[in-house]
Amino acid sequence: MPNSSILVAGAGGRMGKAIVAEILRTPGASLAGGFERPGGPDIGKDIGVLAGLDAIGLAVEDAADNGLSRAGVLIDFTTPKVSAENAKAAAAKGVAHVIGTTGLASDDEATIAEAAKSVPIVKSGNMSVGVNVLTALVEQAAKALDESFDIEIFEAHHRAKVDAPSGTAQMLGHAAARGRGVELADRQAPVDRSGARKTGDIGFSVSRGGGIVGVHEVSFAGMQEVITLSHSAIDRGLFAKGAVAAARWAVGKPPGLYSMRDVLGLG
Ligand SMILES: NC(=O)C1=CN([C@@H]2O[C@H](COP(=O)(O)OP(=O)(O)OC[C@H]3O[C@@H](n4cnc5c(N)ncnc54)[C@H](OP(=O)(O)O)[C@@H]3O)[C@@H](O)[C@H]2O)C=CC1
Ligand SMILES: O=C(O)C1=N[C@H](C(=O)O)C[C@H](O)C1
Repeated sequence: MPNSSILVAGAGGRMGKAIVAEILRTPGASLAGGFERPGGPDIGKDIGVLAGLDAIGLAVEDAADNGLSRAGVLIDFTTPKVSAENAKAAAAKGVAHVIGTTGLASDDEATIAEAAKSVPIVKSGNMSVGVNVLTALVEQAAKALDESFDIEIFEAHHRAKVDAPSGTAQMLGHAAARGRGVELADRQAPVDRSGARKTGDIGFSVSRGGGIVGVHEVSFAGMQEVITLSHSAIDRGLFAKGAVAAARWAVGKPPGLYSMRDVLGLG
């Protein structure tokens, strides 16, 4: 039987703590450990206590000594460069990888795609069931509505989020573009929105503030009616649940780059 024990990168981060808690409360899931940035303030702390639960006798390790040799799968919500490095390290050890990190540059994506030739990697800008269903609905709506409906994507997140537009907003933008049979890169409205709107552009707007977990809205604005599809995340435990489900799904799968739609069976 393949090793299904889960290692958590960035175990002291907002998502890392939620993922550890989700693993500890999921029957049948097993935690191999967690690691943090070299010299990070949480190294040596009990990983269960850090996640707000009881002590489990496992300390957060330094990324340099990351516990990959004990693990069957790595869950990684860190930073783009760290996730790309982790993809190489996990592939070298034959460890499956779940990547939730957003804001990946094209060289990070290429590194991850290369690693996915050796191990299964599940990568998604949003691990929730709701957003993955929303993505399919957006594609369907974009297919049904012609270019007289302007597509606008709005996202709001907490004050600490560093990347923009969010990974989810970009997933939704790609879904809308697919529905229209175009490439997002060719139709994304410029950041400077002055002047009249260009027909067929897909626009993005971003808000950051307080503790907002994640709000996404896609509007199809016509001259006589507006359709808005939206999703609000209430608790980041939602993403942790999806990440742990993806990790358990990935163990034993053939090498390849998978998405949450594969995990959720959404086709
Ligand atoms: N796909 C999805 O469903 C979701 C994706 N995300 C994405 O996940 C990522 C993380 O988000 P969030 O948890 O809020 O961010 P945090 O900054 O809270 O967490 C990231 C953690 O990674 C740590 N880290 C940095 N370098 C390393 C390293 N070399 N090895 C191990 N750990 C390291 C950071 O440590 P330090 O702070 O000390 O640098 C920090 O603890 C973001 O890209 C976010 O957009 C978030 C939610 C859902
Ligand atoms: O940074 C976050 O918090 C989130 N990031 C993801 C994104 O960029 O879309 C997913 C979620 O909305 C929360």
